[in-house]
Parts: sequence; structure tokens; C-alpha cells
Amino acid sequence: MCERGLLIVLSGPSGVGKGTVRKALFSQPDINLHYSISVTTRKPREGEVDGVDYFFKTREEFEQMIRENKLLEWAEYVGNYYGTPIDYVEKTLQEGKDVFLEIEVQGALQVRKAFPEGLFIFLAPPSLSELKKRIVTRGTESEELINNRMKAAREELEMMDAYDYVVENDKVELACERIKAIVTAEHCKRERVAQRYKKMLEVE
Ligand SMILES: Nc1ncnc2c1ncn2[C@@H]1O[C@H](COP(=O)(O)OP(=O)(O)OP(=O)(O)O)[C@@H](O)[C@H]1O
Ligand SMILES: Nc1nc2c(ncn2[C@@H]2O[C@H](COP(=O)(O)O)[C@@H](O)[C@H]2O)c(=O)[nH]1
Repeated sequence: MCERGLLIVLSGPSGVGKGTVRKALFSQPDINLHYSISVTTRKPREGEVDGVDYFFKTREEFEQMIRENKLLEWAEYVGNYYGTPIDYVEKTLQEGKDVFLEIEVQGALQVRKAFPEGLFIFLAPPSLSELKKRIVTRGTESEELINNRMKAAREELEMMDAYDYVVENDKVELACERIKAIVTAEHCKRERVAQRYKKMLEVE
């Protein structure tokens, strides 16, 4: 029987750079993580592709997924639904592969309840003014939505203590290296624990 994979959750306020860091991480050749594509009712941004960036759904379709227990977690964030399809996560972990979720804070806290053995990483901005600058510079949100996301960000930043690690995204390459080091250390720790139990069972 193969060991279950590790569930890694990267979370943090909108605009901190979760997507940028995740893409940089996944572009590295030595990375063996599996990205879970979320479902959302948000309209696609320019260049976003259904089934690659998100599975784009109507509110009715999303609510049906909730009723049918197809989501590991879901949240309504600044007027839209976002959720993680449970089947992909379960199947991939079962195959012994690591799954990577990039989700907001309410959802991460739900996943923590369902998967306390997961690895929870909070990506933090160098400052609130830099966070605002990043959302504004991205140019995807109206002024009203930027203000709503900044309001949510203040509440989300208060939740960082609920995570296993806080990683500052000052520079994308540095944030990637920190996340890689955390994942490697977590694997080593789990391997040591597994070996200890194996030996214990051999002796008894
Ligand atoms: N370390 C960094 N330094 C400067 N700019 C950055 C850094 N990381 C990301 N950015 C920029 O900040 C903006 C927001 O990044 P990104 O879209 O990855 O954030 P996000 O956390 O995924 O946002 P959301 O949660 O809204 O999807 C982008 O324009 C990106 O290029
Ligand atoms: N709870 C969940 N949050 C998710 C999921 N997928 C993405 N997100 C987060 O939503 C906000 C807004 O995303 P955006 O693409 O509209 O900028 C951001 O923090 C994402 O990380 C999910 O499945 N569940």
C-alpha cells in the first residue's frame, strides 16, 4: 500500500501573490506537486481558461455541488463562490501524490478541520500598502472591489496564527525557496515518524 500524499494549503489575502508564487513554484523542474483547480462563480478574467485557471460555474451549478457534497470546502468571498472539488484531492492523495491548494482563509480553516494532518502556509505581504499596490497594479478589479478585498485582507491577516508557517512574499523567488524548504522538511519529518513506527511494529 502506498503512503498518502501530503496536502499543502497556500493561503493569504487577495493580491499578496499566491498565484504568482504558485506558478513560479510549479515551473521549477524539481517540484512534484499537483495543483487542485478550484470551482468559482466569478467571471473569467482576460486570458483565464476554463479547466486551467478555474472551473467557471453559475451560482446554480455551484449550489448544486454544495448540495451533492462535491466540495471539500467552499466560501463566499467578496460576492462570489469559490470551492475545492473533493474527488480530485482524495484521489490524488490516495495515489501517494502531494496536492497543492491555493485558497482564501475561510476555506483554509475548513480544510484544517477536515485534514488536520495537512500543511498550512500563510503567504504574507511585506506591508498593507504594498498589498494594495499589488492589487491595484494587477489591474483586474474595480476600485470598489479593491476596497472590499483590502477590508477582507485586514481580517485575514489576523488569522495567520492559525497556520503552521507564515512566509513573507517580499520577492517571488525567495518565497518559493521558503515554501520548498518547508515542504521538504515536512516530508523528512513524516518519513522519520513512519520509520519509527515501522521499527516499533517490527520489535513488538
Ligand atoms: N513578490 C512580489 N513582488 C512584487 N509584486 C508581486 C509579488 N508577488 C506578486 N506580485 C504581483 O502582485 C499582483 C497580485 O499577485 P497574484 O495575482 O499572484 O495574487 P493572489 O494572491 O493570487 O491574488 P488573488 O487572491 O486575488 O487571486 C500581481 O500583479 C503580481 O505580479
Ligand atoms: N475558499 C476558497 N478560496 C479560493 C478557492 N480558489 C481560489 N480561492 C481564493 O479566492 C480569492 C479570490 O480569488 P480570485 O481568483 O478571484 O482573485 C483568492 O484569495 C483565492 O486564493 C477555493 O477553491 N476555495
